[in-house]
Amino acid sequence: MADFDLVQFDLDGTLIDSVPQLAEAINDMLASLGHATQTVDAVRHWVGNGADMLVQRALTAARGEAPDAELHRHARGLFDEAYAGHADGALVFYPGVLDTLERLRSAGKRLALVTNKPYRFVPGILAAAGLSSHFELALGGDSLAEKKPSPAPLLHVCERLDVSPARSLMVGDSENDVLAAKAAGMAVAALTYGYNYGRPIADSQPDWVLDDFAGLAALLKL
Ligand SMILES: O=C(O)COP(=O)(O)O
Ligand SMILES: [Mg+2]
Repeated sequence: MADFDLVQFDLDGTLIDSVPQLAEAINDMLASLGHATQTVDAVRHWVGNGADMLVQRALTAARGEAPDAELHRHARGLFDEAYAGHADGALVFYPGVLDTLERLRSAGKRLALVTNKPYRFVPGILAAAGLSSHFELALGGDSLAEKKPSPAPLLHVCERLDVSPARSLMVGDSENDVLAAKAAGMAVAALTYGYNYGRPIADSQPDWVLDDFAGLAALLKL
């Protein structure tokens, strides 16, 4: 079992179950456009590629066809406005997340966050979650030119924190996390409880498949 100095975490579907808030914002957006609202389960399968793609998938489902660029831009503005009001409401952590993050910190592991969520929402969510000081660096899906599944954000974190990819572990819930980690030359542990378009994350062949977050402690020999 490898040893790691740095652990990079995904946010949605890995640390917090953010789909209820995302679904509220999507449904606010759809309602203001006069469209029928969508179920939380439907929204769960659309999360993973950032807000632009989430809005695109929701509009396409609600309208039966893809939106043009202008409608998409307008809808994205409505979504952002709505999500700003919902993002840090009633956050639900997955079991074991807070304890395990504390154990990692006490053991001297360095922690970072790489989400595809737009960065403007990240500091508020981390503050509401009490996690603001846990991560040395947090990147959103629009922090760099490329988001996961590109390895760019993961490599950027390694470079900024001066830790090699070989000494870094990625922890996520989606094939985007697994693909980004593999392309970055990093090992990856994937949680089965998150969002992966409704498909088993094991299909993406992460190095480890974990059913619960506390399993990370054993993996990291804590
Ligand atoms: O915003 C998304 O689509 C997914 O966010 P995540 O990268 O934290 O899972
Ligand atoms: Mg995720």
